[in-house]
Amino acid sequence: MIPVDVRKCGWKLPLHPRIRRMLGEEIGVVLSGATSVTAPIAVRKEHAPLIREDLMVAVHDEHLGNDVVLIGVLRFVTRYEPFLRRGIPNVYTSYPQALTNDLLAPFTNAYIELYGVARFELEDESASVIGKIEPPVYAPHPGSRVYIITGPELLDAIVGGRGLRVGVHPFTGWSPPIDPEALKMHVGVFGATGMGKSRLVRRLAREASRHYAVIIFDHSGVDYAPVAEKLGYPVVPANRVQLDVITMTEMLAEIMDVPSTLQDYVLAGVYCHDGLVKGKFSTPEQCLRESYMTTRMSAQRSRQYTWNKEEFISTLLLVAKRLGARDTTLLKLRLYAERVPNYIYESFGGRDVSPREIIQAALDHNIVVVDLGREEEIAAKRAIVAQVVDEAWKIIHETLQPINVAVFVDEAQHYACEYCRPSATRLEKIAREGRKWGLWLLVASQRVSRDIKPGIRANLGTVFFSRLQATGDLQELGGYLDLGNVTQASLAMLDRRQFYLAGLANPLRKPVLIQVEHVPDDGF
Ligand SMILES: Nc1ncnc2c1ncn2[C@@H]1O[C@H](COP(=O)(O)OP(=O)(O)OP(=O)(O)O)[C@@H](O)[C@H]1O
Repeated sequence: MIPVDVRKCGWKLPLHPRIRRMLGEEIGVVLSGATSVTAPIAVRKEHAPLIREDLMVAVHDEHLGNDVVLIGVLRFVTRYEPFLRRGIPNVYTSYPQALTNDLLAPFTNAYIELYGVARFELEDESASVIGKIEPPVYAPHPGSRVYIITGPELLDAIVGGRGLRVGVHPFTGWSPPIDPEALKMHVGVFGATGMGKSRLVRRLAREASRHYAVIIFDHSGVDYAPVAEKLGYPVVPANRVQLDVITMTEMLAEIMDVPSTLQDYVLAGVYCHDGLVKGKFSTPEQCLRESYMTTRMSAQRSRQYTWNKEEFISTLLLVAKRLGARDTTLLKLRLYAERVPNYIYESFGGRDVSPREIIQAALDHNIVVVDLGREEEIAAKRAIVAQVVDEAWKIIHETLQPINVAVFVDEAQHYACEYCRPSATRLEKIAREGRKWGLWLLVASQRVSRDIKPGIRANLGTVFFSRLQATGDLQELGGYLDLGNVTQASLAMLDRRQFYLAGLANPLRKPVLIQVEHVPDDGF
């Protein structure tokens, strides 16, 4: 132990050997101009070729003692040469053959983005090293030594070992433990096509399912449903999920392109026809008589009704006539209703899975996939997402208990965009209010601003991002996350499967580059 007064006297001690052993080579020194968030460094010549962005480093400032290092990440690696300077003519552009290595004096500078102060307990020589990380509050003195971190030991010692794992920092092998509690503050996964979002989402589903019931909405039915089926998780074909009357009406009204003045007739037609099909009413007349009162659930069926074009049109016209529609209005309604292909009407039948059953399946089996690829119409896909979310809220209101359910939406541009009604408003409600009820959201998409409505994206506590499709998106993310000086140039260097992990679930809080673990074609 170092007596405090010795430190105060200005004695400086070399780094404690137990910490030194956890570090790699000394690669350089801190230059003038460091602050508590960034420190310029000069890199030793022999290490310069290997220096690159996202390496993790430790800075030992002797003024802080021998049991403290500052942890950071290299950024803005820059090569210099005193003679070959931009804007100054030199003879070697015309005679490059004269340029030999003896004539050059290259050197490398970089910035360390400081992530925190690591403090260690070293008194008990027999115990393993443990430490803790605190916010970066010290600006390192010029001349402080910089060491590269090459293994996971030091980082494991300061952030502890518990948490979910999805990948490792490629240069240290450290797997940042993801705090499952922080996932409740919602998660975004963003990256250009082919970077590995879906695989990452699968791995996150597997990890999250240890703590939450996960409902995955599979937009195309290709990325999750076949794998889930193979592994024995329940997969619900979306064309078997019950739709409510409002959803069916909105779908039909949209495909018919019917004027708003006629939409009430369509609503009444759908309401009554659905009641006839389900046996709530025996005739359209009975439906109209009883629709404003409590319906008798098991009225005798006089005949078997089904969902098909002709039967629906006859109900629609009967109901509209009883409601006082004129002959020309009836003609219009028939023509609009005929615009809708028969398979749409047919798709309203045979739906036997309720949204509550989907949630129950997730609670029983940890993961359930809703195969939205089995639903033709985007309006129906969105409605199904909305209905399942509504049902989750209903359960919360009934029990007043946290539900611990995660809603995963890949291809979120179809469900979470500004105009994606009704799903986007329901997903936004989760993003705003779900946290305290253990109802949380994961959205994955290629773009941020265009694909995800502001009320959702601004509430994402944790974001995995890779190379981004739209240039403005990095700036957008920087509006609500500490991006630790990750730039477009940093993103351009990323390979498939490489993502930055930023936000609350990251124990360092600032972006850490991770290489996502291998996720097999047929696994989560
Ligand atoms: N973690 C991983 N493990 C194994 N293979 C991976 C991993 N990540 C990506 N791949 C490979 O990259 C391919 C593309 O990955 P994925 O489908 O996850 O990308 P994506 O970002 O979701 O693309 P898109 O936006 O087009 O759906 C996969 O088919 C797989 O071959």
